[in-house]
Amino acid sequence: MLVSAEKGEILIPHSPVSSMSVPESPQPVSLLYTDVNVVPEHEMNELEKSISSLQGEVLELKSMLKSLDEKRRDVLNKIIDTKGSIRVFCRVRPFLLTERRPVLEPVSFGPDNVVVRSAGTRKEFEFDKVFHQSATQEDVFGEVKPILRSALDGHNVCVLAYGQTGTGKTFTMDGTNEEPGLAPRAIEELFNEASIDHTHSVTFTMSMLEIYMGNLKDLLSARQPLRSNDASTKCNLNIQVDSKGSVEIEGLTEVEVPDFTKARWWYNKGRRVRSISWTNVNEASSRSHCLTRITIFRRGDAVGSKTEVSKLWMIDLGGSERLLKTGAIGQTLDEGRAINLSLSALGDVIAALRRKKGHVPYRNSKLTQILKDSLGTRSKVLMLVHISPRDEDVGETICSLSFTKRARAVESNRGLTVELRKLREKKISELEEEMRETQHNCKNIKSRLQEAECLLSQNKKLFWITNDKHLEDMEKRVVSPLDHLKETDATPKSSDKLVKVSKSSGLVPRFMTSTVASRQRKITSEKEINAKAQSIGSVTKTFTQLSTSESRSRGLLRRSYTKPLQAAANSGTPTPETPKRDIKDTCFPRSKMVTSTDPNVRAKLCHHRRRMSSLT
Ligand SMILES: Nc1ncnc2c1ncn2[C@@H]1O[C@H](COP(=O)(O)OP(=O)(O)OP(=O)(O)O)[C@@H](O)[C@H]1O
Repeated sequence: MLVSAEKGEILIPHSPVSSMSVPESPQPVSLLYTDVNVVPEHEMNELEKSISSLQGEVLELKSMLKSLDEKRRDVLNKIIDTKGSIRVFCRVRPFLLTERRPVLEPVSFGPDNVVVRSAGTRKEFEFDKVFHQSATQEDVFGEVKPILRSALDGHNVCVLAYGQTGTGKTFTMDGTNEEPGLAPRAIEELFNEASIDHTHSVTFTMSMLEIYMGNLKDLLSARQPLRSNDASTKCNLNIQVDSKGSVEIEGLTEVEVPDFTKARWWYNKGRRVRSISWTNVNEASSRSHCLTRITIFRRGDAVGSKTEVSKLWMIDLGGSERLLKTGAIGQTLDEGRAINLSLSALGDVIAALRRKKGHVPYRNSKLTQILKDSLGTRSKVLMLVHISPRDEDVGETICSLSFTKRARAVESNRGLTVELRKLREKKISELEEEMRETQHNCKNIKSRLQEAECLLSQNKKLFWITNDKHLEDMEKRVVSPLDHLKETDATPKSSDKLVKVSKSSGLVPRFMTSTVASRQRKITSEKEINAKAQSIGSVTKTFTQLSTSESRSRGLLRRSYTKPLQAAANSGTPTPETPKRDIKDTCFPRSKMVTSTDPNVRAKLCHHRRRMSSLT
């Protein structure tokens, strides 16, 4: 867009400014070039006009994107509701190396059903989806992804791993380093989605807790007790419900997570604390429910937009053993009872919600009290029931499958006639088609928006370079840009802060927390600042030379501006001479004022600039 002639002159492109019709895919722009030192007044006016027309275009595209995003939200919500806002998947664990594989396997399965044969009986269970033994972590995550989009759209979402001990609940939720599970993948996906959201600013916080024998334990607390069953750690968290029905856990640590790396770090910390507490309490398996909560704060970019808050719960439930079978006594028996009581309370709540019964018995356990606002009508629930393929576990397998059958009873296909089932499937496929179309349109508008924003910023920079008035403004405004550098460096890493959400604790207001987009802007601006800091020295030199001779300074000024501009224009990328800098970095009167501490030099520069302007 900007090219310098061989002589080293600043040139202005006469770019054809598009009206409201931005082409669907980026088009090469044909350009004419002009020496800015002789830019006629009418061309400057055209540049101004083009800037204001592009500003209008950007606004219009943003508003189109907003309405398309609302449509996408609406369609996704309809799809999820038609499929069922409580969905139940089943995952069958593969045989472990140490396990004997029976000749006649008791469990067989199709894409959406499981058949269990035991003592001459045959029982069939239907699911929204069955993951076979060969299913990968990626396969499971693929089915969970749409519900995460729902969480970003403002719905509370709950993903629960249920099943007998040793069937793979922790494997599905946490996974391993080589095969990460649902939780780390979901967190990463949230950050990815947030970074490409052009109409909203999104921030996340994280909390983790454990429910052991009816007591809540904060897994991210800075002070962890040596022994998990210390009296001080028991029930120190209170469950509160506000007037809008939103549940909060008073005293629970909530950490701000600015990026995926930090979120993963906190998640691993919580998991470590949980495993230490298991070892202290029970050598064998998880005797507690582990809950991870990601709170999503989403605010529209328009002035006066409200912040929407939603929660994503990812829960690894305690093993659902039959106590008589395990022959448990003492503490193990108590732990088993506590787990079974809360699981049965969870089953009652889900069943009541599915039957759309007036009274939902949330108060019967700590687990259901905590999840009260995330298991309700506006929420989306995904339960993953895990089963073992072994002969010895058939009884437990039937118990687990029967538990989830209650949850599926109402919305499952089985209760529908063939005709209704076909209608439902037709509606889902129509909605999915509408969704694809909306997503395609969103993508097109996003690329048009990017293109218009890029052109706008280039035109603004050009106007800025060629308009002497702006240089005068800068002179008044800039005191010490180094202050800006210091400020950026001194900003504490928000991720290192611990934020307590308990009503009694000191709160950092939400509007003060950085968003994913603002953090990305910050990283870009830090890079720019570094590049600018490097260029300060050379610019000072240039301007000291400028003060010595007017004719010589004109050449210097042209060269200092036009070289990188020319390269950027030719390649569309930063030049080798100006690594990490884009076109806007070449316009740095701020920096040049920094180093001219000598008032004489400053006076000369101002004087020189006035004389320059009188030449144009
Ligand atoms: N899909 C799978 N693929 C490979 N290995 C698996 C799978 N599911 C579970 N496993 C393995 O089975 C073992 C038990 O799994 P895991 O600890 O996740 O069970 P769990 O249900 O969480 O048990 P607990 O209730 O005791 O915590 C682990 O060694 C795990 O690696």
